[in-house]
Amino acid sequence: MSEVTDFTAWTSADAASVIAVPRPEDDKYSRGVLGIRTGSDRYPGAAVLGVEAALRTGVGMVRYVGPARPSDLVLQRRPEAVTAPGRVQAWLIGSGMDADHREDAPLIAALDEGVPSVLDGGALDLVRHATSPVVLTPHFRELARLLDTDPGEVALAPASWARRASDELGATVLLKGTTTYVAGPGIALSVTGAPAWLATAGAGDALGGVLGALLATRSTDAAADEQLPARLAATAALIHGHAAARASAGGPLTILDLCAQLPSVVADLVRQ
Ligand SMILES: NC(=O)C1=CN([C@@H]2O[C@H](COP(=O)(O)OP(=O)(O)OC[C@H]3O[C@@H](n4cnc5c(N)ncnc54)[C@H](OP(=O)(O)O)[C@@H]3O)[C@@H](O)[C@H]2O)[C@@H](O)CC1
Ligand SMILES: Nc1ncnc2c1ncn2[C@@H]1O[C@H](COP(=O)(O)OP(=O)(O)O)[C@@H](O)[C@H]1O
Repeated sequence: MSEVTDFTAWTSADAASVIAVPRPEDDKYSRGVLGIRTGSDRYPGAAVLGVEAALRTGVGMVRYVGPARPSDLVLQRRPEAVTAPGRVQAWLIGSGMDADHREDAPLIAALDEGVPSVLDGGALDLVRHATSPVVLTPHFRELARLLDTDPGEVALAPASWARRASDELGATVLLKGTTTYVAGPGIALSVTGAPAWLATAGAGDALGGVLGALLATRSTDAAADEQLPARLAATAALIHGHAAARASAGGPLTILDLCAQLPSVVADLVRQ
């Protein structure tokens, strides 16, 4: 496939314009609750990283729903997370999910709750069950699997494949890489500038948390404006890349160090 070039570069000013800033009259529920169904006995760390990233991006509450091992680890790291069931304004599903031991019914029920969702890792194939806006966050191998094509083809023309995936699946697609491409209905955005040091395990799990928090805090708007999920997805990639640059300072980074930079990146953006 030949590569398309009509993706618009997403800027810091663009990002600042879509971040929800809490108002004096807000409480935790009016800010938005993010439900997170991620992690597994095989990949418990993905759950910890997604929760950490969401809380540090800013959200009214995180409800984490998952197996005992990742739940315990999430609570050890973040007692702020709530593991009791309840209402949410957006879902993050699939990072670190073990597809061989996945229980589909509760995931499909979550996708039918009428709130926007992020699908990542082991839940990307559930896109067809979504009844509300959904953002997929694959890397090139995952997108190739989802579309049943060769990963090399996706790597050669990522923008075109992001566009095609969005059109075919009826979803907003954020394709991760050195440039991140976001394609949604009538909208195509690109985000560059993250350091290559970001190519390290767990980076995508944190991106899911950042995006989940942004979606939960703009949930009603995202349901009403079909292009807002793409703008929020590009904003998540931009925040994530800036936090990576700060954590890296020209050298290696760990994902918890990236997460520690998220609050100051968000603060600097909304101060603009
Ligand atoms: N901390 C956590 O909990 C983390 C959890 N994570 C979670 O893990 C899940 C799976 O995510 P993923 O990106 O690994 O998925 P995927 O595209 O299927 O990759 C498999 C491909 O990679 C290749 N491959 C493997 N080893 C290779 C090697 N040494 N050198 C070269 N190639 C190698 C392998 O090729 P093969 O070995 O079969 O030839 C195969 O093609 C997902 O749910 C994610 O969220 C991650 O985010 C990490 C942090
Ligand atoms: N060479 C690179 N330069 C900049 N960013 C990168 C590079 N490679 C990967 N990334 C970013 O790192 C993250 C990797 O996510 P992912 O592939 O899902 O990793 P993991 O599954 O280990 O969490 C994405 O946000 C991607 O855009």
